Amino acid sequence: MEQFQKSMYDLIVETSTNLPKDVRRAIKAAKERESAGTRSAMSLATITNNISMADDNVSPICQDTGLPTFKIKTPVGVNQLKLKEAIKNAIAEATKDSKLRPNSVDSLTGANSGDNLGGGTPVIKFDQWEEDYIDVRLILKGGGCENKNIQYSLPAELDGLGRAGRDLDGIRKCIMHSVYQAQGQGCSAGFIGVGIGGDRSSGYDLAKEQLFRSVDDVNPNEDLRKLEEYILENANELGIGTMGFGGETTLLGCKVGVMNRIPASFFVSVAYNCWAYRRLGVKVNPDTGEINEWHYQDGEKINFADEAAQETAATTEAEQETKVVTLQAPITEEQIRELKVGDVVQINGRMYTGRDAIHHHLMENDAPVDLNGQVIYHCGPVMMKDDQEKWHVKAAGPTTSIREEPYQGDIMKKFGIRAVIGKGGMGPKTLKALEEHGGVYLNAIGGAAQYYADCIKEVEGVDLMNFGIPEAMWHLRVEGFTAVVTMDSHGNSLHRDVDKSSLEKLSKFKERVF
Ligand SMILES: O=C(O)C[C@H](O)C(=O)O
Ligand code: SF4
Repeated sequence: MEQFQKSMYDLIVETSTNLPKDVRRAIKAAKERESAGTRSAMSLATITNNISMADDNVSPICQDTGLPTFKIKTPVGVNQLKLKEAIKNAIAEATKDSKLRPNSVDSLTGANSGDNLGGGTPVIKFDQWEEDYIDVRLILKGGGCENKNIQYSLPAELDGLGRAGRDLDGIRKCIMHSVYQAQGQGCSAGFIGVGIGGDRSSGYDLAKEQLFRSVDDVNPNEDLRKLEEYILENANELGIGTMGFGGETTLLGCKVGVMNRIPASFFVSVAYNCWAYRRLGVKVNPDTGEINEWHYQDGEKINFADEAAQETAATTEAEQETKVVTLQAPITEEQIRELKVGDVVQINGRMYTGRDAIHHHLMENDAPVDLNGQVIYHCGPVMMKDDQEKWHVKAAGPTTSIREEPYQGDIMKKFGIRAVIGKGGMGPKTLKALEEHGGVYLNAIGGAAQYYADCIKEVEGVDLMNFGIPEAMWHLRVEGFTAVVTMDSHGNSLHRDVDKSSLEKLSKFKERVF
């Protein structure tokens, strides 16, 4: 069991830090489709740079290392209880080594278990089979994309597409809609797994099962093959693009599975996965516990580091045309009102992290520090403490900001905060507050956790650690932290505009196809 535990540790570390070859190829293809110098192309360059930084640092590609989900097939006679124990030990060890963020939270008290173990976490599902080896597949699916999963019950009335009936064409409409409704919030460009049929839970299971298929496989069911191809081609016409910035590539993969249903129910379940599609698998020798073979690792491995130099030149050229503004807190209202959607901001100096627990807390309580003129970063980092008790950031990309929509505007006004950084944008309430108060929303590239960790030069303090590592208020000193203004103090929102234009484009897919 000792060797099996070590194999599981290796599988976890590889999955968290090293994107599989099939996913890399899909991202490279997307990059080739974007025209150089656009916001989407620049974001993709940050993403691929981040992928190669994660390779070099053997550190998490994204700070949200998700809900570890294992799917295991064992030959008859293998003790599954022992495998489960070994996996749990490997998870705790990988968390201690900062390869996973402590992500298991008590749903009632909010307490973080600290080691990724707890009721229902990790997810481990077993099956038996006639083969003579153990097959272990692992997916680390983060929260932002998980929140964009959607389940349709047919018939349904869909925005932009009208009636979706109980047939292949109704299914087509649901899938097109699922891509539209995710916008950039699940860190597009994404991959979707679709489950047709089943009940509410088995339908989602089937959808997630599709995410274990290889990106470049071909569906053996002719109807589903056509549907997958149709979706991949046409979803990219929606113009949502990388991170919802607009652009050519919104979807990188679509896999559809089908199962029977009962007469009254007709579910179409969609599991959305961000570009940071961390799933791997291994074949393990049941006698020795050693890894014999890795899945998803056929063919060429794209090493994005080789392309970085070329891109730097293109990016620099494009940046010369973009207004780049340097900010250092405390920021004045006047400075903020000068910023417009599309400007690029580089932040130096102090920023504070604050996400769900902090925003909830600040509604009723005083802030532990003076936030007047300050910058709040929606981020739950991966942290490591050294022997001298000093904290270091191991991964620190933005989290989905829309969850703070009920609080953000009030909190900015209450404490005098001038800028918030996150991803995916915010809604009308925040936009109104930015206008009234003089604030700005800055969009960072979701999942680029190594890239941003590199901009963080020091952890200068921490408050509210009782909320756990991802939810605490970290005081960070940054240099050259780059983000784009996507909502300004003049009532402009790139997110609102992309939502509107993509809905118009969605309605072009109203007519029957299948
Ligand atoms: O929890 C996080 O750090 C990010 C999350 O995966 C998100 O996409 O919002
Ligand atoms: S931040 Fe983005 S890339 Fe990371 S897990 Fe969430 S959705 Fe995925």
